[in-house]
Amino acid sequence: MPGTWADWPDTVTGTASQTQLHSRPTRPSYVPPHLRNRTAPETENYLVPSSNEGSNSNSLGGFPLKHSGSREIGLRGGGAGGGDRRRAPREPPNPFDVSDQLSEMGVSEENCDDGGINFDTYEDIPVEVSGSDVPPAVNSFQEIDLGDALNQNIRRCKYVKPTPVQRYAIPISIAGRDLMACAQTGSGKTAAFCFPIIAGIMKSRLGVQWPQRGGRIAYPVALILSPTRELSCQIHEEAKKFSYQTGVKVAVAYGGAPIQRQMRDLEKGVDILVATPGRLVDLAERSKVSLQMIKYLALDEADRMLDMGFEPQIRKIVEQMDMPQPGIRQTMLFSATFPNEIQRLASDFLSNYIFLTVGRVGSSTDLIAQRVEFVQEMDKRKHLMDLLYTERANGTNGKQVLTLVFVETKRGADSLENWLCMNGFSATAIHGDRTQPEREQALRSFKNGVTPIMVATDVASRGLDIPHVAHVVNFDLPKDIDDYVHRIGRTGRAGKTGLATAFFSEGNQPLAKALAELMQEANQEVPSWLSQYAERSSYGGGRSRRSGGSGRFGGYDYRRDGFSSGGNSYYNSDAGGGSGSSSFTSTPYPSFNVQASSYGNGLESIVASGWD
Ligand SMILES: Nc1ncnc2c1ncn2[C@@H]1O[C@H](COP(=O)(O)OP(=O)(O)OP(=O)(O)O)[C@@H](O)[C@H]1O
Repeated sequence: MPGTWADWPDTVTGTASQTQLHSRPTRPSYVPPHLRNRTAPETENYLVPSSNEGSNSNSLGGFPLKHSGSREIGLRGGGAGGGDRRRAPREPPNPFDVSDQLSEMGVSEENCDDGGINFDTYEDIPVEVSGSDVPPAVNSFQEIDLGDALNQNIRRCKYVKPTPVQRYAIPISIAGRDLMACAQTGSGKTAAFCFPIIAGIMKSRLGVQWPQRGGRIAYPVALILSPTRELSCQIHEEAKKFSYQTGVKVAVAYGGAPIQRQMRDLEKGVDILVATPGRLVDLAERSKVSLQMIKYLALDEADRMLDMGFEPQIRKIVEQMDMPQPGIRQTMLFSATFPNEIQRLASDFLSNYIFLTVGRVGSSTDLIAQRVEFVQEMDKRKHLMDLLYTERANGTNGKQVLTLVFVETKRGADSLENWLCMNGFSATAIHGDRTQPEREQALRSFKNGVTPIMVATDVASRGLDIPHVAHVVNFDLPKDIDDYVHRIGRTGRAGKTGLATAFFSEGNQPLAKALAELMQEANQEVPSWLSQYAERSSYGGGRSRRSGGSGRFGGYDYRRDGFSSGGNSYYNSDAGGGSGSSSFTSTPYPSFNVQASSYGNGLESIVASGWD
């Protein structure tokens, strides 16, 4: 794989850059549009509170912060939590306890505040649901029977109303249906799969049955798989918050961290296991975990999980271990992107599923302003520096806004981080060659603003919910347009605005068409030079991957293309999906374009991609 200019040794450009440090660039500095004419209060929205801000606060939105001392409702026999028989079970820490804990979890008053999510941006969101007997959507959490304890936690999180994906996905999942859900980045998919799982466990009182046959084996009833360690940790923290005082126990297992500790956690009993695939296989092979009680399976970033890299492991976990079959367990797949061939693969794991697309189109929301600039490889560092200087100059008190810089290679990430630091910028880096403690430290210092610039490979492109990321820079563009979607989705989350800047160079020609189309669909200004590249580009750079070459974008139920025959017995039968319907034949697929009337474009208009 050819290196990029992120890979260049620091010394190559070091001299020039150090000069720049003292004499500012002579050409007019680029001012990102979202920073132009900003007033101070608006700019502040992009700044991270200083690390100790809020740490003295002793309440969160009126909720008592000290642990109430109330006992957890045990799901299993043998006392609260049903855990370790050797010692009295300890109360789980209150995840709503102290502010620094909250900030560790990426929860701040701001992002818990209903003011933190602008529901107006969701008003005209187009929604499409296909499948048989689709349960109706809800408008409020109160309309769904989620149980008192979970409702209380939802209130503690200050989720006043469900996001669009939650409005549709939660009733579908509560009804026991399998689901493939495609919704834009930062739109609340985590809660959309966590709430039904927690509510379902609470209702059925399906607890861990351990130890069995003399072994200390954990028998989770729900398994949530995600592609990266950091994302698994994040989902674990979210799930813990949501299940506080519900009696539902959540554990996490991921690589790079001591396995012994994770095994001890599992031995204490677990209802919901959040895991990365590799570590889960390891634990299962050590007979520390059995999947035979799994009732709920959720794949977050499902298209990534079924992509070439992960598919064998996922098949092993889902098909070759002791997990119940589709139709017996309930399976939920979530992502912002679902290419057709991945949908085909995914349908192996599903039974009588509903396909849901929640996306925004047109000019109703421009949460992420996308900019593409033509930058020669050799000029990228200088260009980045110009952007960063400008941000700093425009930030309140000269503060740097949180900026996430994506590069192609791990070496490139290290090299660019060093170069930035040498040039006076507080930067850190995260990539797969760093140790887990290093990765966690990088993420922490980025989140709390100590190093407001983080250079990252795609390890940080999916799922991470880092409040206040104002700017995503694609220093190196990815090869696949879906990766671009996820990367820029690290900003502009939960109704907030953000900026994404891409450095396009000659080598990115194959991506030009997909990028131009995507920007156009999102009502972004497409530079004329990019349109020209796009015209010349014969390969769609991922667009064809998404759409089967038909020009459709984003979430589209591939079953309507008649792919349902052959190789997938599910489509010829009801496969025990529980609804009694046998609608999955070669007949046109039932579909409900629920809310897209204002767009009038039907399928062509559906965007579920994190910006518009
Ligand atoms: N109903 C709600 N009200 C207010 N905030 C919400 C609600 N649901 C989720 N959020 C917040 O929105 C943010 C984004 O949610 P989440 O991380 O689940 O997005 P996502 O759709 O999974 O994104 P990605 O595609 O990047 O993984 C989180 O900070 C979460 O706390």
